[in-house]
Amino acid sequence: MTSASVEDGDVLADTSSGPSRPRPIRYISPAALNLHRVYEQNRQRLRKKDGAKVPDPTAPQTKGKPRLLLMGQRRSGKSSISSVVFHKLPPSETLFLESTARIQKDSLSSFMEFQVWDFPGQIDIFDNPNFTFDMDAIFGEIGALIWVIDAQDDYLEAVARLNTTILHLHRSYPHINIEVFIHKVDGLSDDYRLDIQRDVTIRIQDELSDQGIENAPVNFHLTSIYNHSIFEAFSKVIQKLIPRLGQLEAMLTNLCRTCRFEKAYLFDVNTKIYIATDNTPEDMASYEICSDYVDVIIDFTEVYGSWSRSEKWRERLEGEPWAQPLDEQVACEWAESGMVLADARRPIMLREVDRFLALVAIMKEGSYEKMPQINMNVDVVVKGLTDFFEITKSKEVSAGGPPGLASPGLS
Ligand SMILES: Nc1nc2c(ncn2[C@@H]2O[C@H](COP(=O)(O)OP(=O)(O)OP(=O)(O)O)[C@@H](O)[C@H]2O)c(=O)[nH]1
Repeated sequence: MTSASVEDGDVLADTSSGPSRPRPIRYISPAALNLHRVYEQNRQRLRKKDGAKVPDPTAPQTKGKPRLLLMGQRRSGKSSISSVVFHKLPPSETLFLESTARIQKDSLSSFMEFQVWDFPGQIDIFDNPNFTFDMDAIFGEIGALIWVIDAQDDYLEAVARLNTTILHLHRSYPHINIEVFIHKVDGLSDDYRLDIQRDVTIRIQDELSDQGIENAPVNFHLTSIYNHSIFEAFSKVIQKLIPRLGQLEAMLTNLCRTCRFEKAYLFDVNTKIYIATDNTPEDMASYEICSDYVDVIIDFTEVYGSWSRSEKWRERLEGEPWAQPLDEQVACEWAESGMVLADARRPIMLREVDRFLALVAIMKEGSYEKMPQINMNVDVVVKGLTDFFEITKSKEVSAGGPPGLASPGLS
């Protein structure tokens, strides 16, 4: 490439001889260049360390998108989870869902593209005399296996089936993350929930260590569709699919430090899953309030954001100082909102990053006076987040091909 980079205000200029033709000028900030370098170094290091065993997170997955499998006993709540999280079905309406008869495949297009496969509870794919399943087609490109256990029912059979599944998978697909949702914990006391979690964990770990398997990648979550716990659990599952999550977290941690935020989340606005947060301890109450705030903004947008405007009105909105078509302004960097929590006087701010992602933060008391500085810092982080996703996007995505595993490309 015949180009050179220059410090700040840096331009990649054409230095070749010959008749000068106008060429597009690309501005690359030192921070973006640095991020690019770190990203490449990490990738090379991983490749050297684990050879062919570790999938290259940027490698295009030619066959499809990362997949979340929902498995478990009949009526354990798999379809309800998928409908509430990904289709915004009100939890009370899941009472009317019919039993799933065949594998339900859902393709979801969000900040990253992935699939959710809902398996019928009555089918045991490892012990089914009527069918033989193509295991590679099911588990080959899997992002995570989510095993749902009904905590309000007798769970011994569910745990036994889960053990058999882990043992089968461990042989051929040892890297699969197994996420156990101990589900329907609403209505159970806190102590009883923890007792169940302890009991299930011990039963699984004992069985696995009897079979000589130590440190299998199995994680446990207490969930219910009637509160935020199901979104919190899905957030943890999805975060494992994001390459260089640590860098996203570091950006949010720095933002919290410089702006004195209490907590910051990067939300996928459609699902209310948070894909990253800063490194302060987890706090369910903060997540709930930020997630409700995202809901309010979406409701507002649905009510006020889509009315038809007269030509004159549209021209005014598209004119100076924005000078942009209205459609492109929806996720523009000036779109922001703020709200003050009446009880603690702590403002919440929301800033759109792109049409799928929003940065939501809870500020400290008295932060309103410092809004100009805070806005400047937020601008920089939003720019950094946009660069992050642009750089970690797989080459195929940029070329219009299918996105690879853990390649959260934005469109
Ligand atoms: N109390 C409570 N009930 C739930 C919860 N999640 C799901 N349910 C109920 O559990 C019942 C079964 O839910 P489904 O989603 O149909 O279960 P499934 O696992 O898809 O069942 P199959 O399709 O037969 O495999 C429904 O009546 C839901 O309302 C929850 O978190 N708490």
